[in-house]
Amino acid sequence: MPVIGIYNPVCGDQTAKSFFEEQVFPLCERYSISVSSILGTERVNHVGELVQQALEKTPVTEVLTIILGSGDGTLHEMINYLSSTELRGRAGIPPEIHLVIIPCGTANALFSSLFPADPGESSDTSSIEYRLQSLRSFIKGPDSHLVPLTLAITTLSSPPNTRLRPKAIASTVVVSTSLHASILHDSECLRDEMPGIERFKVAAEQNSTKWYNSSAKILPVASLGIVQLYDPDTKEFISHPDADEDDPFVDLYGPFAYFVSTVNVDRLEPAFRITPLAKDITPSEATCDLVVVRPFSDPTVSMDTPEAREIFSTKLWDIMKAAYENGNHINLQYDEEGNLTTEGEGPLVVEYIRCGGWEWIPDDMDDDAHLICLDGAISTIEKGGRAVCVAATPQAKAGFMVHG
Ligand SMILES: Nc1ncnc2c1ncn2[C@@H]1O[C@H](COP(=O)(O)OP(=O)(O)OP(=O)(O)O)[C@@H](O)[C@H]1O
Repeated sequence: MPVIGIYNPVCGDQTAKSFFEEQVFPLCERYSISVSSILGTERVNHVGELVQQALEKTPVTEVLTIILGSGDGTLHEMINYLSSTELRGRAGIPPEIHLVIIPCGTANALFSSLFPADPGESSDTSSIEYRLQSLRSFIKGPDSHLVPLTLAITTLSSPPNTRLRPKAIASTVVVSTSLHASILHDSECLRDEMPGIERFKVAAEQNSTKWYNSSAKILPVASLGIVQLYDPDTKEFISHPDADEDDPFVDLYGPFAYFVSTVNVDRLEPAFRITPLAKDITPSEATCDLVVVRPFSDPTVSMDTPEAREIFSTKLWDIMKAAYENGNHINLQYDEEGNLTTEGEGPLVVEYIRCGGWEWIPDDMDDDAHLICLDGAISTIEKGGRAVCVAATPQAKAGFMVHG
């Protein structure tokens, strides 16, 4: 079974190369794992070219294992490059790729979800042993502890009259709009100044009073035929009260403050547990876990005014803080005065939805609502266009499996 190593030398704090030289390859040598090539990415999209070359040399019956030193963005690029590339010599047979992840990026959402640091202890996510866990799992059993990756396929459509072909993009971590997309959009400009996750906090402050005008249609979980909503009272998913068997779709109307959908992960940073139920109530099939905050759910908000946005921004900040407290934001409710509480029977602060996918139709007049984040990369939905995101079940003996 061929094994190759690829690292992105510029991701995160730019130490992937030295970490591979000093830790990853010596460990491989110690366990007699033969790594046929070790390559650094030289430019955007290069990772896809490198994997393509390796796959074209791999017999169709064999699995290619890649030791990947990067953040989530490099994996995203690899998957999308391969899905739009025809591989020579495989007669259309899709490859099976096993990934050993060495977290070298900024947020490392996929790795930190697979290997959550214990919140009770002061575990150091930068320690050598923490970062070698996926490799250790591979060394222990090359065919065990393999986690198949669900893909979220997002189709960006232009307005119907343009007759342009829609663009499909696969994600393995997050697809978002609203505040999260604005944060990722603005934080990219801060990358040189702030290589760590602090740049996300600065960008969040810059965008904290924005609301996003759009509507969304939520698609049912395929096997159940319903959309699910988390009920903090019973701590279980229930059938969404706004849908039934005759009309299983749920319409959500804006304005929105927050709209984040994940697959494979329960966190977007080691401590930011935005979709905790992905781990606590594990889905049995490919689904999206969607976290939505809409200001008009707050009983004290009835109009979109600068004052209302200012007051609500403080609450949104508290909601985000609760996500850092082991994902406790999903238990928040409003009391009659619009305060956040975990008691009583007030309206939900966070709508935590499990679904087969969703459609986002931004209001033409709201430029910010047109931003969409796909595993950290930002795209813009065209005016008059929309985005549709659907969770896809991985095929057996094809696709991507991670050593978790
Ligand atoms: N040699 C290179 N020079 C410039 N950019 C590169 C090079 N190699 C890869 N890249 C780009 O680096 C970008 C950042 O990589 P990645 O997303 O993996 O790290 P990150 O953003 O630091 O981490 P995370 O996604 O976990 O927050 C990718 O979009 C990739 O295209």
